[in-house]
Amino acid sequence: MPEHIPVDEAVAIGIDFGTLSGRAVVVRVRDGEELGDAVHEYRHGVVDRSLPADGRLLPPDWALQVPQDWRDVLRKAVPAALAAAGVSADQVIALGTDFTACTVLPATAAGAPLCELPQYADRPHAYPKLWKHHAAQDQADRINALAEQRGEAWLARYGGRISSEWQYAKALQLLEEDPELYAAAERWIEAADWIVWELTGVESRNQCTAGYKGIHQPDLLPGSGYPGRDFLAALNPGFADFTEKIDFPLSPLGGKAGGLSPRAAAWTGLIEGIPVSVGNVDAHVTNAAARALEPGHLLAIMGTSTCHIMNSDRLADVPGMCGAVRDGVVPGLWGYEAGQSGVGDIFAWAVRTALPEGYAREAHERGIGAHELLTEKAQAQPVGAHGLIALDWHSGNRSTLVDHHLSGLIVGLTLDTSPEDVYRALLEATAFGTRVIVDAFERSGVPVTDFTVAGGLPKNAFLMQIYADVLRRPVNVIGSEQGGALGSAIHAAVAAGAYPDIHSASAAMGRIRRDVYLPDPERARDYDLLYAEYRELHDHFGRDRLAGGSNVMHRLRALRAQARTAQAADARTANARAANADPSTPATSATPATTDLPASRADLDGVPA
Ligand SMILES: Nc1ncnc2c1ncn2[C@@H]1O[C@H](COP(=O)(O)OP(=O)(O)O)[C@@H](O)[C@H]1O
Ligand SMILES: O=C(CO)[C@H](O)[C@H](O)COP(=O)(O)O
Repeated sequence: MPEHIPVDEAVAIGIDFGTLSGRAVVVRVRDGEELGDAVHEYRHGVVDRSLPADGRLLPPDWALQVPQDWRDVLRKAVPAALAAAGVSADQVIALGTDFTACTVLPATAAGAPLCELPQYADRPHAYPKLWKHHAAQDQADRINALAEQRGEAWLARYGGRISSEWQYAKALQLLEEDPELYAAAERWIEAADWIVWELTGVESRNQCTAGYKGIHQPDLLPGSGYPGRDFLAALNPGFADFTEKIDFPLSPLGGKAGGLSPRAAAWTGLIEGIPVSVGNVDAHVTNAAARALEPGHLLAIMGTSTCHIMNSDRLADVPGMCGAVRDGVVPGLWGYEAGQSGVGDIFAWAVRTALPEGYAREAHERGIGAHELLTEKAQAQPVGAHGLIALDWHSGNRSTLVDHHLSGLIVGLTLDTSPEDVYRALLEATAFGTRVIVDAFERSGVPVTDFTVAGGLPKNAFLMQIYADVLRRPVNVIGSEQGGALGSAIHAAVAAGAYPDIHSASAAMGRIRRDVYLPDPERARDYDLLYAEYRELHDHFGRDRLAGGSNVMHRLRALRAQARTAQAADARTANARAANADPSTPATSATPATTDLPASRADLDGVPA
């Protein structure tokens, strides 16, 4: 830590790059006090309908982002946070970042995103693929099938299935749908590492994304630590050298990646050369902020999605986990990750699609949000009174089924069912989904001793009480509304040498409120009954396809892909006809992309209903 800054005045900045916005927080290094913050909403948000460059439609399940939106966070949110905190740039001892993951992009060896090269701006595959890009499920299925067939030891570290959200599935999709761009991509890099490259001018790779999203398991995979050339070639001969695009020395979490470059100093208003910590993931970095680093302390970071992150001194193969990675959260422990791809997203879907006009008016008149109104109405009823069970798979299932071709379900609808009934059933479904994950840990010999929540959803007290009742456990709450950014500031403080390690920095700067919600025995008993019903539906639609269950969700998705592909082809033909008839007619923005995906026949054929 620089000696010229009095210890009480030293601050670190943490920047949390989320799904829709980036948030910078100025944090006092001595005690973690948050002095000021600012948010910058991404101009393009999630690009999931049409490409910004030319308006071409994207196929279903795509989710892209625009790197300039991330740079704008540095340019706008950092100076605004400094101003809000009332501190000057020379008090800032270090900067740390965290990012959604696996959010990954093709880049040149100099770090230029391919989508920023004019010749590739109209190619969907040139853009960063956001974590919730779910269009590489076919590739993920093939990776899993091959790994299983070859008895690859690393597969069990990922719960027996890697997700279509991860680096390999997304890269294989790039190769197979746009081979020219794949060849042009000298780097396949997580946004978590790319932003650090932008900040420092130094290329680095962090151990967290490499392990969880990049299948880096050095004790199982000799050499680079990544799956070997023969495995990659068996997936697709053109994929044999994929490792060259990702293999780079890994840096430990809490380490210094480099000093702030002159260019980034000009963007942010900070002083050139201050330490920038190694990249990290929004979920994993939050454990430090919540003082949830000790073995068995599970942190659920609940927002658009939920990530469950827990350290353990034990290594076990937990079915359906996202990954177990040595040093993946803090050096010296095994870090486990599990998750639910849709949580807040599902509640948002309910508000978007099932809020009657009268409810919207009431919320408006009372000056409250739709979530608050639906929550208030939903909490008036006893457990089970809505007669519903929902499955929380609107965005697929990341753990424990690891299948993004699954979809949501609500059973028990009647003509009496109200919007708040549906909303409550969805809240409960996400709690049941978390219970499946906690049960999987415990059954595999990885005890869960503490359960803490962070993220944007703990503000919903009723939701938190449902979690306490369904899990039959006390729920602790992080003492910060910006856990990711606080966690990043904690890592920055370590990188600057203000603390010897992440544990001591977390103890001094992190915050937790213990036992905020306690389970109610009666409600917990009633929820056990609903959970049993949830498990039955879960296994029927998600697990037991080959043992009497139903594959209907896969078949519906395949039919949807076929229908949309046909619709896109019709639109192309109509557009071409119009252009031939009148050569001055411009191509409309409804002209579909060249990336229309073929429907997967495998999803339609040969699987019992
Ligand atoms: N009171 C509420 N109750 C339940 N869900 C909410 C409430 N307010 C917002 N949400 C949901 O929370 C999500 C945003 O969570 P947040 O943690 O702020 O964002 P992110 O995960 O992108 O960082 C949205 O999907 C929104 O639908
Ligand atoms: O999988 C992740 C981390 O491993 C994603 O970053 C996460 O699910 C997205 O986070 P959020 O819901 O907060 O936007």
